[in-house]
Amino acid sequence: MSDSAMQRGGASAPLGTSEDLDLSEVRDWFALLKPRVMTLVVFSGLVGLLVAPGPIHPVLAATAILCIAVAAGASGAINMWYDRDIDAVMRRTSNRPIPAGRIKPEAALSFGVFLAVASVVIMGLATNLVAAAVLAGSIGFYVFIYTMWLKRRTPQNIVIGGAAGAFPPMIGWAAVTGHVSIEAMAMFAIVFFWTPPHFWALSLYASGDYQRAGVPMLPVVAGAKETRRQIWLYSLLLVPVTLVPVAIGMSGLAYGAAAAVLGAFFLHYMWRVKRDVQDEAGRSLSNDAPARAAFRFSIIYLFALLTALAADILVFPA
Ligand code: HEM
Ligand SMILES: CC(C)=CCC/C(C)=C/CC/C(C)=C/COP(=O)(O)OP(=O)(O)O
Repeated sequence: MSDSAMQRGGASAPLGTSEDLDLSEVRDWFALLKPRVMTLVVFSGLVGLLVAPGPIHPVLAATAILCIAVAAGASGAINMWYDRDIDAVMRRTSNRPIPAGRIKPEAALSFGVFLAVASVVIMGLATNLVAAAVLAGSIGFYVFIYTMWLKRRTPQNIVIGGAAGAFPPMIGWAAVTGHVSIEAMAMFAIVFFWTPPHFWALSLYASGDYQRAGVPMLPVVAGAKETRRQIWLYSLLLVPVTLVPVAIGMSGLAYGAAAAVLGAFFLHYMWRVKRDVQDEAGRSLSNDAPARAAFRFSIIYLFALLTALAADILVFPA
């Protein structure tokens, strides 16, 4: 029996078939890629690719999307290797394959580095050097700038490091066009301003975890009240930024209307976070119900907004 199977099953557990063991090992390697977060990353890359002007062979398009997925997963694996100490003390992450002892740290690192290099090389061969360079840059941003440099040092980690997750639509765009234009930057800006409300909503109700792990997330360092204020400020910035595609003639009024309606909902959810019943220290008296709802909505919001953008551009081409 492998180490990992021993960890899971223990000596008294009934022996499974070898396929059972293999499957759970595969599941652990897959978990290193942070697949749930990857869904929206891949979707945003797909939207960037779909709205870009110009032809791309469907096989090359699929390869480019796969490279974005693999790169995001690879940087997630390297992040889990580096953060294994803090992941072990946070409730949300303590059962991840490395802190739970099911995958050795060095194996996870090699896996991540191999996939990262492969994704950039294949992106370069399948599309162009610009797309490959931005892909490499986003891996570097997530691994070096966010994970290794900022995450444990400053509550601005999310604002600056969050840029890593804003690159995929730009990469999709560059895969088709071979360059980075204002339209690509508009999509980057949307995800960039969306990230702080997305993450800080979660950090409000996960702040105990971050405190235990000594990670200086905003609620830990500046308190819940200040976090709510910053969530609201970034939300106010986000909504006009989502209208930039209309202002620059990238998309039409159908998208503009959808962005306005979705923006109104986004502000509604974030306003409820700001107005949550709190004690003097700003701690929620409602078990952070508004923050939980706002975090969930943030994900639906970005999926819907990007869908509206792609639909508008594809249905009503310029
Ligand atoms: C610095 C930036 C970001 C941070 C720190 C962050 C952090 C987090 C955390 C801690 C979770 C909870 C995951 C879990 O329960 O294990 C989460 C969920 C999620 N994030 Fe982010 N995020 C960031 C940016 C992004 C970006 C750019 C995207 C995509 C465009 C994204 C998409 C998602 C999705 C789809 C989920 C839900 C996953 C699920 O269903 O559990 N995040 N994020
Ligand atoms: C193409 C490419 C390379 C894309 C970048 C991938 C990506 C989704 C970046 C966003 C950053 C992110 C999910 C941080 C999670 O924070 P954390 O790592 O602190 O979360 P954790 O506490 O769950 O580990």
